Amino acid sequence: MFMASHIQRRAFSASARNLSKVTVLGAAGGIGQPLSLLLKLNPRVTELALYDIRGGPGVAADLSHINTKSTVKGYDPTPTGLANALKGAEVVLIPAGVPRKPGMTRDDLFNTNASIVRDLAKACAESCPEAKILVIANPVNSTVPICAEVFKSRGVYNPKRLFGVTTLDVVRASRFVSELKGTDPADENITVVGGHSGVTIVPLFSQSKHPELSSNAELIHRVQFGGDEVVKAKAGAGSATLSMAMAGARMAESVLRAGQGEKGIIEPTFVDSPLYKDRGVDFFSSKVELGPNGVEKIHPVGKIDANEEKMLEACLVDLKKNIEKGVAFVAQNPGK
Ligand SMILES: NC(=O)C1=CN([C@@H]2O[C@H](COP(=O)(O)OP(=O)(O)OC[C@H]3O[C@@H](n4cnc5c(N)ncnc54)[C@H](O)[C@@H]3O)[C@@H](O)[C@H]2O)C=CC1
Ligand SMILES: O=C([O-])CC(=O)C(=O)O
Repeated sequence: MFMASHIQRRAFSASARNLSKVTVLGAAGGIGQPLSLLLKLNPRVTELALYDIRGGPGVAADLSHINTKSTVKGYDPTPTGLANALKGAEVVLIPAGVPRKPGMTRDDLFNTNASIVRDLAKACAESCPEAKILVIANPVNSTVPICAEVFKSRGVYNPKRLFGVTTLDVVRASRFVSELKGTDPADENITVVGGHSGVTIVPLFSQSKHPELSSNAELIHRVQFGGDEVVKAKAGAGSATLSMAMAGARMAESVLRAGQGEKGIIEPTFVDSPLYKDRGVDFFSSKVELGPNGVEKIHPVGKIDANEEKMLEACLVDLKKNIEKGVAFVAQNPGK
C-alpha cells in the first residue's frame, strides 16, 4: 500500500517536473514561425505560448492543428497578453526584433532592437523571473547585457538563467568543414567561442579533428561572416531564419533536457562568464555545461594556437565595446 502510493507520488512528481511551458516572443517573424513549428514537434514542450506584436494568435491557431500532444496558445499584443504568455514559462526564446539588410552590421540593429529587448526583458523579470531566457535578437553581444541590466534593476538577475544563442555559429562551422572534408557534419564538432558578430566569432579549428584548418583564412572568414552570406542572398528580405530556427530549437532542447535532469549536456552559449572579466569582458561564449538551474559549468577556452590567440585578442576588444554599449543603454534609457 505504502509502496503503491509512494510510486504513484514519484510518478506524479516526475511528470509534474516534465511539464514545460515554452514561450516565444516574436513568434510570428521569420525565425519565430519555424522555431515555433520545431518546438511544437518537440515532445518535451507541453505548452507553447506565442507572442508577437502582430500575428501571434494566427500562428498559434495554425500550429495548434498539428497532432502532437502539446497545447499552443497565441496571445494578444497587450501588456496583459504578454504577461500571460510569460507566466509559468520554463524557457523563453526571444527572436523579436528587426533583421539586417545588405550593407548593415549587426550593431546597426542596436538602435531598434535595444529597446525591444529591454521592454521584453522587463516583462520577463515581472512575469517569469525564474525562467531561462534565450536571447536570439541581434546584436546578441549587446542584447544579452541589456537583459542582465534589466534583471539587475528589478533585483531578479540570475546569471545562470540568461543565454545568448550562438548555436548557429557552431552549426555553420560543422557544416562548412564537412563541405571541405566530404564528411558528415554530425561528426564535425567545432568549438566556436567569443560573441556573435564578425571578428568576435572565433572558431577553434586547432581543437578539432582538422587542426590544419586553423590557418585556412577563407574558412575562418566564412564562419565569422556566415550571416552576411544569407543577408546578401536574401537581398533585402532579411537574414537567416530557417537555420536559426533549427539552432534555436536545438538550444532550447538542450536547456529542457538539462532541466529534466539529463547530465553532460554541453552547448556553446554567450553567458555571464568569469573567463575574461579581468579584461573587462563580462559576457563570453564558450562551452557551457547545462543543468537543472541553467548554467552548471563554464568551460575555459583551452589550448589554442598562435593564430587563434590573435583572433581572441581582436574578439575581446570588440566584445568589450559591444557589452559596454548594452549596459550604457539601460543606464541612460531605463524605460518605464
Ligand atoms: N542569434 C542569432 O544567431 C541570430 C539572430 N537573428 C536576429 O533575430 C531577430 C529576428 O529576426 P527575424 O525573425 O528574421 O526578423 P522578423 O522581422 O522576420 O521577425 C521579428 C518579429 O519580431 C516581432 N516583434 C517586433 N517587436 C516586438 C516586440 N516588442 N514584441 C514581440 N514581438 C516583436 C515582429 O512583429 C516580427 O514578427 C533579428 O534581430 C535578427 O538579427 C537572426 C539570425 C541569427
Ligand atoms: O547575420 C545576421 O544578421 C543574422 C545572424 O545573426 C546570423 O545569421 O548569424
